[in-house]
Amino acid sequence: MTSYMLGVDIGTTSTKAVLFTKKGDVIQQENIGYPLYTPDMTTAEQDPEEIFQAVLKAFSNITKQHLDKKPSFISFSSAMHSVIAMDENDQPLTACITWADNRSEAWAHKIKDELDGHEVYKRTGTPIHPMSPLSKITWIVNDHPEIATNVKKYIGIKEYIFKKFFDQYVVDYSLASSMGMLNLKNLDWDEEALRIAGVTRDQLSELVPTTKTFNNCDADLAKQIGIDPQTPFVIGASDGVLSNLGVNAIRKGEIAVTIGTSGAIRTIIDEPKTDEKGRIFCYALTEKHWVIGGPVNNGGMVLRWIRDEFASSEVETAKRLGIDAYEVLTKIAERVRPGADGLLFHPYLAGERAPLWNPDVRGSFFGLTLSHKKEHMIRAALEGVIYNLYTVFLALTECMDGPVTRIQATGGFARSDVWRQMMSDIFESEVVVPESYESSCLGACILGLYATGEIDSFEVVSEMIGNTHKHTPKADSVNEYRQLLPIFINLSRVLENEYTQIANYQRNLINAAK
Ligand SMILES: Nc1ncnc2c1ncn2[C@@H]1O[C@H](COP(=O)(O)OP(=O)(O)OP(=O)(O)O)[C@@H](O)[C@H]1O
Ligand SMILES: O=C(O)[C@H](O)[C@@H](O)[C@H](O)[C@H](O)CO
Repeated sequence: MTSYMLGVDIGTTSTKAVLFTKKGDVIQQENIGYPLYTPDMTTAEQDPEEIFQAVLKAFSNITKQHLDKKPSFISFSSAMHSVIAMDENDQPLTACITWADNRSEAWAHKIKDELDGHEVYKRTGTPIHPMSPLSKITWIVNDHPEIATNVKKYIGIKEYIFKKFFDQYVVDYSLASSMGMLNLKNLDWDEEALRIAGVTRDQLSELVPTTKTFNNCDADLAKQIGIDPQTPFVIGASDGVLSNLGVNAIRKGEIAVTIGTSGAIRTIIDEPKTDEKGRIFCYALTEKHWVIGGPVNNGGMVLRWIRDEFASSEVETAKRLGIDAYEVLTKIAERVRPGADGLLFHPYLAGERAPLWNPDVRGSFFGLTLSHKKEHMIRAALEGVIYNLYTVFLALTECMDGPVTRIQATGGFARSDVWRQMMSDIFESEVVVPESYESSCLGACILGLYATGEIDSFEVVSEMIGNTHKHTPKADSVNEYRQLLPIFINLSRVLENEYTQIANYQRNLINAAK
């Protein structure tokens, strides 16, 4: 048996692959990006073929450099909630409709208000929202019969990749549990949810445990990516739940906060659980491990937006210095005191899931004066992302049985010292961040070790995550944030009607342009 393992995470902006030793040391990592197509405010799609090619490239970039380090298994993580409609000839009829796509909003409302959506949520664990495949499939079936009548299967992006490698449509319990149609108690499709969506069970993939292993992959693909076709592929789970595993937030009371493009706060429990107020998701990691939490749309994408729309001179500076533009931007933010001298930013550039669950909320600066400069705006934006996550944290703790014992953070934001410190100051808690950012790939590999019988509990993760950064709250900053947070929270309550009005105005503009 070899002592290497390969973890793959099919993310929203890129596919990451990491070759690890069985002790968790990173041998090589690859990151292959692809576009997210957002032609208008409500559409967010990807080309499944572009993603498939990125997966192949990530594999082969690693294998060709490490011919002597054959992985003993490959294990998969992937973004949740994607939908691709496939035809009789197994060709896509739609793009890959991602979690960020809001076109099924009207159907999500209808399911919630008229079709007993809250009961469906309580059985399936996925909040009723346009992100959910339940809403998306309902929308396709009802509003796009020209597509729906030709659909053989509705699948997600990991199912698309597995179909290529193994010529089977299979979905793991974890990704299935984020589709809004899986009954969490019996791990089978929920008949009522299928009825609402207007699909039959044979239009969905075969359900399998997250530990299910496949051998004998397509020989041509194996050759192309430089692996033995007998290499076991562990189907794995979703990016969110694996991130908790990979960041070592696996025990009662331990919370993982992820800020990548989007963000989430989650904790692992041992039985499915939902929330009377419908704010918290519950997804499967294995049949014995469940993850509850809240997802936010507006994570690192806020800083990316600042970089792309307002920071051309900083981008130039970064190029000259040979560093990442995000580093320049976060350094600039450090020139300003915590609290950005009273400037607040509502980060709702992409509507919001938790805590507001309202696709109509919009971003804004509040408190602007002539004395505020660009650096204040950058700092306020970074703080706004964390304030928002903190409010989700408050909702999650209400649903937990005991106290929070530890906060582990992960995702691209964790590259920034100042952003990590903000989290500790706003959450008023110690925040621990592993040096390795690809926690979903590590999580996939740990699940792979469990699936192949090499370990019988997840505890090994604590020895694998390597060095960590620790941040403790600074009293001065805490004092500022305590004063500003209530204003941040109240603002979104006060603006509720105006959010709807401005969103309607924007929608009318799009409709008029069609
Ligand atoms: N050096 C840095 N300093 C601060 N923030 C950074 C830095 N590098 C990246 N980021 C932030 O991390 C984000 C990307 O994070 P990550 O690579 O985890 O996203 P992702 O994996 O593509 O997201 P998803 O899992 O949702 O697909 C960027 O949008 C940016 O906001
Ligand atoms: O736990 C999580 O991370 C969230 O629930 C997900 O909705 C992600 O935001 C989405 O999968 C994008 O990767």
